[in-house]
Amino acid sequence: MTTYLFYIPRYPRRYVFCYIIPMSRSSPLELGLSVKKEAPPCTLVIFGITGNLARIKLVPALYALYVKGFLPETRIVGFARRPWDDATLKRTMEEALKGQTLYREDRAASFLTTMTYHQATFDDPEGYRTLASRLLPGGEVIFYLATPPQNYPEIIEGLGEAGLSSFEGKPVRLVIEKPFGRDLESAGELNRLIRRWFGEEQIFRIDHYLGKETVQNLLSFRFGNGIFEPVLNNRYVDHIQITVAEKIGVEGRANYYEQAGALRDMVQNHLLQILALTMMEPPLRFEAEAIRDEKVKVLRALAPPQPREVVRAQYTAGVLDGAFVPGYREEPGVDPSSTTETFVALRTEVRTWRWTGVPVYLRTGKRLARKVSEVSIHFRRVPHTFFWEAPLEPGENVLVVRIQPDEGMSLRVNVKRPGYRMDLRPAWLEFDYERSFAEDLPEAYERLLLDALIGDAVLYTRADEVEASWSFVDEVRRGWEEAGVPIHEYAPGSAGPREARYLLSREGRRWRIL
Ligand SMILES: NC(=O)C1=CN([C@@H]2O[C@H](COP(=O)(O)OP(=O)(O)OC[C@H]3O[C@@H](n4cnc5c(N)ncnc54)[C@H](OP(=O)(O)O)[C@@H]3O)[C@@H](O)[C@H]2O)C=CC1
Ligand SMILES: O=C1O[C@H](COP(=O)(O)O)[C@@H](O)[C@H](O)[C@H]1O
Repeated sequence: MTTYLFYIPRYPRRYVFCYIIPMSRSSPLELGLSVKKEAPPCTLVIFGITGNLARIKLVPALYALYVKGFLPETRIVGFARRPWDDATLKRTMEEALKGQTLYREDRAASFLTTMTYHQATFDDPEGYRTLASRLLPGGEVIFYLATPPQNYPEIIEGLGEAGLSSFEGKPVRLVIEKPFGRDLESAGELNRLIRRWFGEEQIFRIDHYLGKETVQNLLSFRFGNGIFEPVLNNRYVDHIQITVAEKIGVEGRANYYEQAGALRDMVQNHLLQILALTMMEPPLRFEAEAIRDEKVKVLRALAPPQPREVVRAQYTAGVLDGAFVPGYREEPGVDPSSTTETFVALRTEVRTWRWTGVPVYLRTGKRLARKVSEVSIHFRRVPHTFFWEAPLEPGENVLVVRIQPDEGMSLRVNVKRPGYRMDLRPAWLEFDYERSFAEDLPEAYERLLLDALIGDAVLYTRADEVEASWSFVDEVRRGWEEAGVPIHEYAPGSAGPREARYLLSREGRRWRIL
């Protein structure tokens, strides 16, 4: 694909726009198929088909793949315990598809012919024996565990004991949803149980952030351009910020969230994966093992923060977008004296030759001012300035990777302000997906499911990565428990508690505005 650049100075004022315009526009189908081998026929068994995740994410993503022509000959078997039949399953899923932009009655009807329902409980060996007769002969088999995590062990045992770790002599694949454990010990236990029946190459641990186009772009921009990599190190980078902020609250998931909190729910997986992709060394090849080898080195090099470098907080009741919202402790199912954090900010460092000395600040929380996920790399200022006429010192250069929304990248540079003085002002070089590409960004689950179907594990996490992340998270928790790190409060619609501001301001830095 040929690309060219042009820019429109002074539109809007103070901004320099720099669009990347694809000269030839391929259809999503051509683009995808040119880089992927076609998936073989397969049976996809979704454990927990009647659940929320299957309805709101998995089935719509499979439907999108189907409409775009990516779904191979697939039989989808839904496994759950409620007394549904095929017709109930199809009716329910049809309702779930009606909100999709790609929905069309005829296409949906044709897609739904691929689905059947298998009623059994996860602890019933008979359920697994009868499942075997539903698998498409001669095809691949994928088991997707979209169930509460407490069910994983019995499903893994059930499959193993029924001889379903392989089918017709070929290893099956097992896709496992998050959370993968709740600490290092439980994650290790789960990995050991899995290894009794399955090889690591059969396991696809989901972190849906890796399915986001813009998270994958972290690799493309770093290793597909010559100009950034030489400056991404402790000689040129002052610090890095990673933010995943949400506007929503706990949304009826109190049962799970009370046991998790923001550190386990978001930092252990999404934020640490983003950090690893931002800071890893170039892999030997673009393939799963090589990339995971580099990610795990970063995760193992993470320095646990001191207790004073961690801020935890809960949202209070208040007004958000003109409507009253309850505080976390008043949410249905939450213990009124709960100390589970809905916000966490911390400072860490990756202790490697490249990155030692560069603080990395992470923050995530619910009920914040805006939904935004981004990485910002803040470069050191110029060592000496001779712009003596300028009222302001040249500001720092910042490279922002916008994961969502407004997906794209921005680079803050200092430019001369028009006039007779040598006056510097910041301006932004912008790239944004919407203006630059005709293609829509696929949903994360579309890409992840497609990769599971073709057996590509690049965007899935390996056992040692998950364990390294838990090891860091456990250290953070141990630190805050031993030191009695308090739980602060923040108002809905804010940027979090003021203590999070101090985390940076006492080092002369500031968070990017939410
Ligand atoms: N929901 C979401 O947005 C997200 C969910 N996840 C993860 O996905 C997984 C599933 O979440 P979610 O869909 O919300 O969960 P739900 O509680 O909505 O669904 C649970 C499913 O498991 C089935 N099930 C539970 N126990 C048994 C049993 N003993 N025998 C047979 N079937 C059983 C239920 O069947 P039945 O209805 O018949 O009882 C239902 O289909 C979790 O690990 C969650 O952390 C991850 C990211 C986002
Ligand atoms: O895994 C999770 O992610 C969502 C946020 O995902 P996003 O794609 O909307 O950014 C979060 O709301 C949820 O608590 C967590 O379990």
